[in-house]
Amino acid sequence: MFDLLALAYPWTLVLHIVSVISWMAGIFYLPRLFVYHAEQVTDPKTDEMFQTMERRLLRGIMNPAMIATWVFGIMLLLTPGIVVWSDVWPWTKGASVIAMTVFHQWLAKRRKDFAAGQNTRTGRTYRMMNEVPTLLMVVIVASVVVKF
Ligand code: HEM
Repeated sequence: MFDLLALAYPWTLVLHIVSVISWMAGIFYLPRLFVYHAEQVTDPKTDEMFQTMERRLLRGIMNPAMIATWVFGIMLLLTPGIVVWSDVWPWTKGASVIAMTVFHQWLAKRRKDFAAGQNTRTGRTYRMMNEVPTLLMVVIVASVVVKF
């Protein structure tokens, strides 16, 4: 199996990066939608439109992209010679990727709040939370590229 993973390595990396791009697109856009949703005047039609956009973004793009990122990422981890566990970067990357996944779950819970008409957070909170994935992405990309 490890021989097969070594053969497939460049394509696994391609699929990993494509999945990452799709996941990150959603993870940056959904909190922006929450900002506008939280600040909208109470018009039921607009509320319904935001709910549809948020549900489709999360279920149609972000959830499958996150799963694909994990699957191809784990395949890369299992590829011989790719990860040296005594280096620091696999651990900084791993911790940041787990934090990114927790952030994704937090967004999914907030989407449910909006769907139930029970959002309690302000647009400002969502604007601030939008910085979390940016910081995590910087640490992740630095980890895999610099390989400290
Ligand atoms: C979800 C769990 C993830 C796992 C298990 C994982 C694991 C890996 C592994 C083992 C590599 C191979 C490194 C190499 O080829 O030397 C890699 C490459 C890469 N990962 Fe991930 N990754 C994950 C998520 C992410 C996320 C969330 C991002 C970006 C925000 C990301 C960005 C990248 C990039 C840009 C590369 C290519 C680095 C290069 O080839 O120079 N990964 N990943």
